[in-house]
Amino acid sequence: MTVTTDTVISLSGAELAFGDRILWQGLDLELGRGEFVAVLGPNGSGKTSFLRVLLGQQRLTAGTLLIEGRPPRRGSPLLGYIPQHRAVAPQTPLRGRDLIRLGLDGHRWGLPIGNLRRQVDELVEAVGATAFADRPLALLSGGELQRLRVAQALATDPALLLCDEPLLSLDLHHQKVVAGLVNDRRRSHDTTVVFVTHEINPILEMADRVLYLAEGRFRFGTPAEVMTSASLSGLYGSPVEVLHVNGRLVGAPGSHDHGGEPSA
Ligand SMILES: Nc1ncnc2c1ncn2[C@@H]1O[C@H](COP(=O)(O)OP(=O)(O)OP(=O)(O)O)[C@@H](O)[C@H]1O
Repeated sequence: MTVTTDTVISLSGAELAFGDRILWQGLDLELGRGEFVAVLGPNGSGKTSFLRVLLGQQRLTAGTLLIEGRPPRRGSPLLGYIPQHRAVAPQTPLRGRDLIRLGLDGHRWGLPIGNLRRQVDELVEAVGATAFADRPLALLSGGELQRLRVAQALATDPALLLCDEPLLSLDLHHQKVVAGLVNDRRRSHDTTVVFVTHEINPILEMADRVLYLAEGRFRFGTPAEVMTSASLSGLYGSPVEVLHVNGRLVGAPGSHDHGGEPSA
């Protein structure tokens, strides 16, 4: 019997430390189906490590994590992962379509070849990649590649989509396109999204909650609760001024227009 609940991620008393260095501790967090969570914080605060914990690649040093009621498992088809954009080596023989097929092959071997082709076509269409899916990966732009990486991450129809700074080095237009694809999927399939980013503005409207990591501490709540001068000054232990200007955040570390991280 399959028991389904509305809780997709459940963290209780979670701590991650490397040696003496505690990245975060006492983290209690429940994320429901279809929730979109932005994970923010300065370099080295533990954002990628947080994703690695969810991916089952890094063990908590204290506390518990359950994903859909079970301990995390590497390679679980429940999880889709979108990495940071990085260029592809010029001699890479793969085409766009092959990248998506890799996302399907690993989990659904035995799928008849006709079905596989149809599923790849559907995914290509879903991310608007029809025009370039047959080109070699090395000839694609950063924005085109990221669309294909979104499709690859969606191939197993995951309940949880983990995004590790997928907008990095994309122009504003492609940031919107890629963030929009993730958000559309969340809306259409009730997919839970954990979205690591340095820049909250492109996803400010999408985020239900923010997990902000800094100085071995964290803040977790709605953007309106977390992205305030009082909340972030408390987190950093020094004054931070956050302004809301035309629907954008200005001044906060974690918004594009900030003037640098405050010194602790
Ligand atoms: N396996 C490990 N062993 C020891 N230290 C580690 C390990 N993995 C990560 N760290 C350290 O933990 C800290 C957090 O790393 P992490 O990559 O999670 O940060 P981040 O917030 O994603 O940073 P960035 O914004 O620069 O990508 C860093 O100081 C890193 O060097």
